[in-house]
Amino acid sequence: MNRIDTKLIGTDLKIAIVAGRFNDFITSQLVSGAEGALVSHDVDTEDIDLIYVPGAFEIPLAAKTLAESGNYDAVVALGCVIRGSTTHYDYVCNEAAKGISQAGLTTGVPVMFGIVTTENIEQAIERAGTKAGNKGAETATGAIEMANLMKKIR
Ligand SMILES: O=c1[nH]c(NC[C@H](O)[C@H](O)[C@H](O)CO)c([N+](=O)[O-])c(=O)[nH]1
Repeated sequence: MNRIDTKLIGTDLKIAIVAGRFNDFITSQLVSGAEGALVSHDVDTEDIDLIYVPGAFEIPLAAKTLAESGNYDAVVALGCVIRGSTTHYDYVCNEAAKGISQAGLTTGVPVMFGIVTTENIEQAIERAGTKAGNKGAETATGAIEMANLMKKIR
C-alpha cells in the first residue's frame, strides 16, 4: 500500500489568515498562536498575510476571495463565536462553518476552520492559549499539512 504523507515544513508556502474582529480579546490570541505556529514551521513571516473582517459571518467571503486570488497555498480562518441569549449564535456558527467549507471545496485551496464556538467565555479562553491549547496554532499547523498534501496529490 502506498501511503502519501506530508511533512509539516512551511518553507515557500504563502498563507493568508482571515480573522473576525468580534470577541477580539480571544481572536487576537488565536492570530498570535497561528503566526507562531507558521513561523516555527519555517513559513517566512513575509509570506503570511493577515486580513480582518467584522465577524465570523464575513469570514467565508474574504476566505473565498483570497483562495480564488491564486496567491495563497492555504487560508486560515479564525474567529470566536460565544453563545448569547438569542439564536443568533446558531446562525453565525452555521453560516461560518458552511461558508468556510464551501470556500475550500469550490476553489481547491485548503481553507482551514479555526472558529472557536463556545457556550461561554471561559471555554473560549481555554481554547485561546490556556488549558485546551490554542485553536489558532492547531489550525495553522493543519494548513501547512494540507497545503503540502495538495501539492502532492494534484
Ligand atoms: O464573530 C462573531 N460574530 C458575531 N456576530 C457578528 C457577525 O459575525 C457579523 O459580523 C454581523 O452579523 C454583521 O454581518 C458574534 N455574535 O453576534 O455573538 C460572535 O460571537 N462572534
